[in-house]
Amino acid sequence: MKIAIVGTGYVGLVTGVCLSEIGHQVTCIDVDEAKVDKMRAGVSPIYEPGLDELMQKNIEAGRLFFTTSHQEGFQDAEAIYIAVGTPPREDGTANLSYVEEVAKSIAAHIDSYTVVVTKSTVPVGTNYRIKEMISAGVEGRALFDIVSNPEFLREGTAVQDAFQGDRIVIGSDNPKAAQVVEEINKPFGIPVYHTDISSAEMIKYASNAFLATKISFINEISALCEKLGANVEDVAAGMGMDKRIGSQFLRAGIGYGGSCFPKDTKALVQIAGNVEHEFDLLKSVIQVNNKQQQLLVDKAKARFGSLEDKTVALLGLAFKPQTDDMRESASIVVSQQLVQEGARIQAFDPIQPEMAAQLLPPEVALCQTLKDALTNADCVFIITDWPEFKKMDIPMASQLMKSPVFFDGRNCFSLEYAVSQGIEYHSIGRESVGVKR
Ligand SMILES: NC(=O)c1ccc[n+]([C@@H]2O[C@H](COP(=O)([O-])OP(=O)(O)OC[C@H]3O[C@@H](n4cnc5c(N)ncnc54)[C@H](O)[C@@H]3O)[C@@H](O)[C@H]2O)c1
Ligand SMILES: O=c1ccn([C@@H]2O[C@H](COP(=O)(O)OP(=O)(O)O[C@H]3O[C@H](CO)[C@@H](O)[C@H](O)[C@H]3O)[C@@H](O)[C@H]2O)c(=O)[nH]1
Repeated sequence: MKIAIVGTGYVGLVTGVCLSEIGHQVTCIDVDEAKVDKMRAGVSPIYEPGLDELMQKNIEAGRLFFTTSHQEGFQDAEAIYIAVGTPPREDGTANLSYVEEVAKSIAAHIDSYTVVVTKSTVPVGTNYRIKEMISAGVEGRALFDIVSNPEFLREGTAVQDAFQGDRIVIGSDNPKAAQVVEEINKPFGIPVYHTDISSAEMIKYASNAFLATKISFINEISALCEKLGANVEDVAAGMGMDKRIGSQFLRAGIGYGGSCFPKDTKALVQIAGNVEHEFDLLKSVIQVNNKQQQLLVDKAKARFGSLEDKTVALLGLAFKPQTDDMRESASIVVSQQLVQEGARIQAFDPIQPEMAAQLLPPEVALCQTLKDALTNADCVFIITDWPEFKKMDIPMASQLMKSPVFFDGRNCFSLEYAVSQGIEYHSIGRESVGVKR
């Protein structure tokens, strides 16, 4: 089938590349010329394992194209996917201006029956707004239908998720359009769940809010574990064995970040507020997460008294491993706090995200290697559980540092291992070990 994808961020590009891999003729459209030039040359503008290879393969096979022109991309497309950003506004509501711009452009350019598929995460009711906007602009030139097809991929495993996701949700008020989207996705062999448009829109927010709730819940339990002498890793393992609870998303840590959970939880609170419902549970989930991001600095202050002139090796800038995305990463909040406390920061991330210099305070020294970050540090802060950090040469690190004091926001090491390496180790939801005072 001939498909156009508007927006080539984490969702649009991965969707476009994977749809071309299963045999569709795909044109990806983005307003960013530099991005489009890169992609035409077979280079992904984002770091996502496995994506470059699939891109190059499908460009060579003549199934994958890139353009900045909506008109060119929409030419003969049977389905147009909307995959542009819906970033948070100051008040937490989703900014729908990019989606609306695309709706107007679709209305201006289509001239035959088209299925418009919304992949972007949009508040309940938005697909009907898109429908109205296209109807108003198309002036009867062409028929079209709207389908809500929310995306559930995770950054870092996005390609794998596209081929092995748990479900494909198709929300539609027209069985014919729903059938087109099911047909497009058939080669993935993933279970399809059909529902109405509003429920599909809500499934996306409810899923992210529920996963965020699991994380804040285990983080609250971790605080109790620290106070009561229990070990949160053991608690989560024991809880997770109950199939009704499930073992995933029970990793205590420095809190959730990224482009989705913080944004979508805040948006759902607003969506609820619009219909006069106080979503108290979700508000607490957000509050717990904000508190969680303060934790490492609080622990370091309690340990050192003051962080004035202390050098901190800040390990991990991305919000999770295997991505270059720093949106809402704990590294941003933590470095702002450390700067405020008068600490010096030597930061390192294996991917060295392009956005780092823009998002972090100017005082942060961005290091090229792990060794540079560790040299002469008074302590380490682990923000992201990159494999490189989990298998770090601790004796080497201890030699480079002024003192081997670790504050681990991701519980990268077992307590036994930390003791065996002779480091002072403060983690989340577990007793501190190796403290020599
Ligand atoms: N990032 C994720 O892991 C993820 C997962 C599931 C759902 N989502 C949702 O998918 C949507 C996209 O997220 P993302 O992270 O891929 O966004 P992104 O910010 O990485 O990418 C958006 C892209 O759209 C382009 N764009 C903006 N306006 C355009 C226009 N008029 N025409 C063409 N291109 C345009 C931008 O240049 C940018 O490249 C959001 O609603 C998000 O909530 C994201
Ligand atoms: O047990 C856990 C699991 C995750 N996290 C943190 O939660 C955040 C989000 O992680 P993850 O869900 O793996 O990454 P995302 O790429 O943000 O994916 C989420 O957000 C996407 C955008 O909506 C959805 O499509 C996905 O289904 C949903 O998992 C990260 O900061 C993780 O470190 C924890 O702290 N503990």
